[in-house]
Amino acid sequence: MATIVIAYASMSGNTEEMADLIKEDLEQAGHTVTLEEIDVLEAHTLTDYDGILIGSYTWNDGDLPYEAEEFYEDLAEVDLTNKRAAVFGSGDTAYPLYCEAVHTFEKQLTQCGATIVQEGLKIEMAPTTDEDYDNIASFSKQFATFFNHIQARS
Ligand SMILES: Cc1cc2nc3c(=O)[nH]c(=O)nc-3n(C[C@H](O)[C@H](O)[C@H](O)COP(=O)(O)O)c2cc1C
Repeated sequence: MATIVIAYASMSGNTEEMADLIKEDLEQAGHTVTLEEIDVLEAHTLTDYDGILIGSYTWNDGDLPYEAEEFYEDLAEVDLTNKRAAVFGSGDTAYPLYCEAVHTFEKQLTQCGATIVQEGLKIEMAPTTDEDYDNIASFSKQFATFFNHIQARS
């Protein structure tokens, strides 16, 4: 069993809905999941977990949400070498920089030494279609399976 933290920013609830579904899937796969809003989580505590998931919507033409900025800046000082991570988020394809926060966090996590183990998950607004739910389930399953594999080898 791995310990996994999900830190998320969500103003109107779409990213939160993704985070809740991912948490449920990971728990069903046998992992222990801590779900926290990004503005209450201290960035340095990410080192306490085996796996790191960050969820964020995108704001203001490609920017991080205001409530994620302090966490993002503090993250620069955290050594996440040997940590596995992935990022998800909700956005709107009407904007040229669709779900840019996903890429912004992926770059920051990589600079901290973490390994991005899978492609970021982007959902248009709230998850509504079968495809959205399938994509969320696949994202969770891939992340969970990765940790099962590590445990099976150790
Ligand atoms: C002022 C404003 C700016 C936005 N800018 C972007 C953007 O640059 N890229 C994007 O993909 N979505 C953008 N969005 C859309 C939000 O990311 C989208 O509504 C998302 O579902 C909100 O997630 P939440 O419900 O978790 O807060 C913007 C929305 C607003 C209102």
